[in-house]
Amino acid sequence: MSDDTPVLELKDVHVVHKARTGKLFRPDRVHAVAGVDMAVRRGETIGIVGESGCGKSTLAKVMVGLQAPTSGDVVFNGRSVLKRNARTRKEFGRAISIVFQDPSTALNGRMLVRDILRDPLDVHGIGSPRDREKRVSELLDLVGLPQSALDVLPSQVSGGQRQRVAIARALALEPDVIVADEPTSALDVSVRAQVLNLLTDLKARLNLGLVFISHDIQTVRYVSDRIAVMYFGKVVEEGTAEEVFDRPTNDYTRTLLGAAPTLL
Ligand SMILES: Nc1ncnc2c1ncn2[C@@H]1O[C@H](COP(=O)(O)OP(=O)(O)OP(=O)(O)O)[C@@H](O)[C@H]1O
Repeated sequence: MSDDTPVLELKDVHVVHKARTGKLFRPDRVHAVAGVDMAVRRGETIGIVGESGCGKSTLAKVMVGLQAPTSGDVVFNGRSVLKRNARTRKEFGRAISIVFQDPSTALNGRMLVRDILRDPLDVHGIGSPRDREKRVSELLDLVGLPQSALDVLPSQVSGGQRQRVAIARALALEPDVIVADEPTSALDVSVRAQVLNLLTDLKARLNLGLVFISHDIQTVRYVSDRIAVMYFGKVVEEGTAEEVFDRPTNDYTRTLLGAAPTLL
């Protein structure tokens, strides 16, 4: 069951990027996120779906503090993190973590899995060296990897196992919320369901808030309690998975539903 008090809230968040190319007839600014309100609660998966370029990754980065909004607010446990002091910033950094699409680029390929998992504990000065070793080994158990994976490089395990390492790293600091940005899109189709099941299982076991981002509405339906549909930087529809699938109110949602094959 989800706790009704949001851990993380976005309030009228806008992000305007300077356009990457300055070609003639192209706007010099991109309104990637255009006034999004969203609440993330523990024990609940909120799925964010929309086609490429609608602003999902920019929103994910705002949620974890990697992108400052142009305007609006990000509220963590009732306090704005934009007007934050060093202590709130540190708490926020520990409490909200991210899993990226491609673990091959997200993980340092020259570090052993053991060091990848210990790094966040070292950076935040958590526990004694012995506590950290113990925690690293617990993290492997949590994501269903054998202890023998400690002494290998990310490149020496399969793509699915690499994503498990990335998930373990995201769990290292006992976060309240995990933001997973297209976490299965770079994986072989045969292991996607396993990684989705792992995330859903961890959400329930650890009472996490899970933000699950995908362009694929069927995958989003598979994992989400609530769904937000994004279109050109705005949330055009939000509701429980049943509401969005059985009684969509927005034309764009209907188009997405009509066009969606099952892609697990
Ligand atoms: N750092 C940036 N600088 C300039 N423009 C950006 C930047 N990041 C994203 N954009 C633009 O903002 C818009 C939203 O991009 P974003 O990556 O957030 O969308 P998305 O839905 O995650 O798409 P995708 O799945 O393709 O990554 C796009 O037009 C993109 O080109």
